[in-house]
Amino acid sequence: MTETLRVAVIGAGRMGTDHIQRLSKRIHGAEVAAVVDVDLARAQAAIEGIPGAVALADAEEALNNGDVNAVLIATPGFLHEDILLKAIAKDIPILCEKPLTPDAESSWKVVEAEVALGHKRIQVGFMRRFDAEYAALGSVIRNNELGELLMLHHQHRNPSTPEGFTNEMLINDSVVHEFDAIRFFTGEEITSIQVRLGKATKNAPNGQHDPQHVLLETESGVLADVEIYVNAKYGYEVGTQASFEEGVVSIGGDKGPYTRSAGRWGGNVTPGFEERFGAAYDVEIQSWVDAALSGEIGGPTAWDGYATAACCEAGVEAQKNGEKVAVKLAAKPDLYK
Ligand SMILES: NC(=O)c1ccc[n+]([C@@H]2O[C@H](COP(=O)([O-])OP(=O)(O)OC[C@H]3O[C@@H](n4cnc5c(N)ncnc54)[C@H](O)[C@@H]3O)[C@@H](O)[C@H]2O)c1
Ligand SMILES: O[C@H]1[C@H](O)[C@@H](O)[C@H](O)[C@@H](O)[C@H]1O
Repeated sequence: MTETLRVAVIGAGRMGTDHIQRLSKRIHGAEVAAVVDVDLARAQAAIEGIPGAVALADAEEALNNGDVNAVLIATPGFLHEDILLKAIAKDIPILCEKPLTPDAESSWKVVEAEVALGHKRIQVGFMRRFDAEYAALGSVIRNNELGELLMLHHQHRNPSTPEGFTNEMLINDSVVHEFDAIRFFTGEEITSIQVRLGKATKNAPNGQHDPQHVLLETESGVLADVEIYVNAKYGYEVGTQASFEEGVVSIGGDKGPYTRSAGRWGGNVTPGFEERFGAAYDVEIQSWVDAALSGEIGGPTAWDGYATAACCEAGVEAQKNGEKVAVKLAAKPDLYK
């Protein structure tokens, strides 16, 4: 059995760099063996101070490196499919940042490749499942503590968007988290999606309509809505309010400390996802490493990646026509049942 995961991190941008720090400083049982970025200078900067790590410009070279026995993919979503298929062929543990891929067809190819391999190798980076508050709400739902879950209200607000963030990416890159969260909370597939475009902020870059209101239904008729607002300026906020037969549960509000001083009271707004979900990323990556070291894979699967990609596809269509669009899913392979 492998004693240490020697991880190749593909993509040394905002998220890849954060995961490299986590793998080399806080995660037990794993080391960074290689960092790959088309911008080699970025890869070189990212391995500084990490003994034994090499910087490369080509993902395939890292996968063929005998010192590498696992891969963490943190390139932009449209590049995931190619690296995933090559990593599956190597039969090594894979942590793929969300989205698995941006559309259902390419995600299905990844599912098919894993099914052909005969065992699971991919964990998708839906880190919210590892957040303490998400876990707590999930257990209220699963244990039926407040009766049946009836509705979910989500807010997903980012301070601003990086260059090149398209209108479709409000769905593919951001609401994809809520697609997974709603499936995680309800244990059901999402059946339909509608997107309403109302009054828009002047702060959105050209081509983006921001905010958007996404309305969803699940198999048993749970209704959910998402306010996606990615140029909200004031800070980062991800919240959910769940309505049950016997009560309401809210998660994701502002965290302390609450200070009163010099004639003022208040606290600080969370600036970004690193601060809001830092602990969840640590738990996510540690559980990937722990499972991989015992020859297993846990957490969100390639099926979850595919199902959320199918939601994204329906969501992007709904963005264009304003209609309620049905989510089309292939039959679930036995590997994921
Ligand atoms: N889970 C989360 O909360 C979260 C947060 C942010 C980003 N993400 C995801 O992480 C991924 C990366 O996002 P990011 O914000 O770090 O992007 P980024 O643009 O900051 O970084 C991407 C990096 O990949 C590199 N790259 C591009 N093509 C490459 C190739 N062919 N081979 C190797 N490297 C290549 C780029 O040079 C860049 O350094 C995306 O899938 C994104 O959706 C997830
Ligand atoms: O890639 C990021 C990341 O996934 C964040 O968690 C999310 O809040 C952003 O909207 C998205 O653009």
